[in-house]
Formats: sequence, C-alpha cells, structure tokens
Amino acid sequence: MSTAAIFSPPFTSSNLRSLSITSPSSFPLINSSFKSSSLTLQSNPNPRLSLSAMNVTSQEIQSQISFLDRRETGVLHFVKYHGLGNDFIMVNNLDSMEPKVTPEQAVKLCDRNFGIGADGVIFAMPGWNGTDYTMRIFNSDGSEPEMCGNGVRCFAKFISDLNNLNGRQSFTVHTGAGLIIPEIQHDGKVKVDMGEPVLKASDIPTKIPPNKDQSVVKSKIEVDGLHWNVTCVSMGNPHCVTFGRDGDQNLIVDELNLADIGPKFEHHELFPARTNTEFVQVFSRTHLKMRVWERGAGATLACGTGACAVVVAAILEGRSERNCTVDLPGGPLEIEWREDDNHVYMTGPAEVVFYGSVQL
Ligand SMILES: N[C@@H](CCC[C@H](N)C(=O)O)C(=O)O
Repeated sequence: MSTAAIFSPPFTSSNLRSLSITSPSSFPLINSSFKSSSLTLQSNPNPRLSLSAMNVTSQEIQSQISFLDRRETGVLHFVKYHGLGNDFIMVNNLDSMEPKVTPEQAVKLCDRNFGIGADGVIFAMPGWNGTDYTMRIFNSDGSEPEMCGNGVRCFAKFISDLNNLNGRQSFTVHTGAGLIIPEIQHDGKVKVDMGEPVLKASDIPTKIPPNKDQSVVKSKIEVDGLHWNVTCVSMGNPHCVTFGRDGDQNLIVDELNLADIGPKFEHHELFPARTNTEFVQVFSRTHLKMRVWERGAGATLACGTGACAVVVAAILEGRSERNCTVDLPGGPLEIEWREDDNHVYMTGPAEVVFYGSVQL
C-alpha cells in the first residue's frame, strides 16, 4: 500500500466496534500497514486499512518509511518493531533532542487495550559528543531507563531503514548507559557491543552489602518471606539475577508466578532505583533459560540487557562459560562476556511489525 499521503479520518467509537483491531478515541489510529499472512480486517469501513503478509522486506520498508518524514501537527508517525517479542514504537526524532512524545503520552501509546501496544517508545535522535546517534526510551509506565538491549537492535534496523542503508551497518549510539555499538550482520541479525558490565553495588544501585570486592554475588535477600540468592549487575540499567532460593537445586522458571513475585523485587527497598529481575534455570554451562520481570514494563517476552546480566551473573557464580545461548520466552539470544576487553556482546533479531500514524 502507499502509506505516505493517505490519511483517513480518526475512527469513531461506532465504527470501532466493527473492527477486529481497535483504536481508542484518545489515540485514533489514522493509518497502518500490517504485514501478516492470514490476517484480514472484517467489516473494514476503511478500504485503505488492510493486513497483508508478515516479514517485511528491506525494499518494502524503504518504499514505506518515507511517510515518517511527514509533518502534521498532533500526528505521530511511527514504526513498530520487536526484538524477540519485546516490542517498541520507534519514533524518528532525528531533527531534535526533545522527544516528540511525553512520558504520559508514551503510557497511553503503549497500552495494549487502548493504545498501539508496546513495551516502550524509542526515540532515534541526533548524535551527541561525536556519536552517530542518540537513543532514548520510555518504558510503558512512562519512566526512562538508561538502556534497552532489544531496543538497540531495533534501533539499528530502524536507522538503516530510515537512511536507506540497506544491509550491514555499524553505528555509534549514545545512550544513558554510555556508548553502545550495534552492527547489522549479513544474516540480518544485529550484534551489539553492550560495553562493560558494572558490578560495584553502589553504582548498580543496590543497598545489598557487597560480599565480593565491591560487588554483590550470590547474596541472600528476603523477598516476601523467602530467601533468594541474588547477583546484581548493571548493564547501564539495574538487574537482579537469581538462580533460585536457598536450598533450591535448579529453578524451574516456568513454575514461577512472575506477576506475583516480580513486583516485589522491582519495588524492594534494597533497590533504590527499582530493578529488573531475571529468574534463571541452568540447562548446561553454555545454555540458560530465563524469565524476566522488567522495571517499568512488567513481564516481557525478552530483555536484552537482562540476558547480558544473566550471563555475567552465571560466570561470576561459576555456573557457565563466557559464551552462552540464553532462552527467553520470545526466543534465544547469543551472549558473550569477552575476557580480553571485558565487554558483553549480544546477538539477536529485530523485525518490523507495522507502520502507523496516530493522533497525539
Ligand atoms: N527490554 C529492555 C530493557 C528496557 C528497560 C528496562 N525496563 C529498565 O527499566 O531498565 C532490554 O531489552 O534490555
């Protein structure tokens, strides 16, 4: 479809009832281009709104992405991406250091029932201090984290599509976690130099007393009356990694009630900036499985910084090698914590879901 110039009137509550996707009156969906093999809109009052094949090709993306350049007051043009089901509304903010969406608007846009639906909103901004680009992100609760691993892979693909770069590209990206360097590989996956993990307790930050040099490794904390062994790692953003409770042989992560236990870690008094929490099951010294409760976003299908923190914690606890496959609910990530430069490298996919425009 030709996305760029076509704008339909905002949906009203009466025509919304006949659609299988909905858009609330506070965020009327103006135009969208889904890519899905089997989906079609039934009783679609707007013939321009249609759903067709998944896996958007690079050429298709480039022919459609130009609609992001349009400027209409009160209208946000976006592309939704996901990295292993961790999904983001990507905004072309390359003309300004001021985010085009406020934290309050981000909360509404991310709402899965009354908005577009996403784990966060990501802004592609001009570079800073010599970097090619700046990435900022709002979580679905409107808070601003320092970094997002799955998000930076989506960011790399978004930049490549925006600038018609078509193929392998490496960028320098300024983030709240410092310099991050993603590289689009020939197979379409994105490998990211995530920098060095931070282990000093006060910098993570956590109030858990350090027990190994200045860091927290396999320390016991009480959460909801139970004692959990945790290792704390920052990948720019804070992570609390646990392989289980006292006396547990090996955590079976599928058995956890994440919605119950996750918030108790996130808001625990020992984490002054709140925390992301990863629950980990060990299959072998190179194969781990995790579930995550994210600060500001809850249970997500994947967390890139979380997977990096998990491998760092597993190595510190003597449970794994430096190269691991980490299974997440949305799929696997390859993580390496290199000995020579102390950097963590993450490799995984990033895909377009759809394009859209919405009234703010
Ligand atoms: N899903 C992300 C992490 C996003 C930020 C996190 N919720 C936080 O507040 O730190 C990832 O892939 O790393």
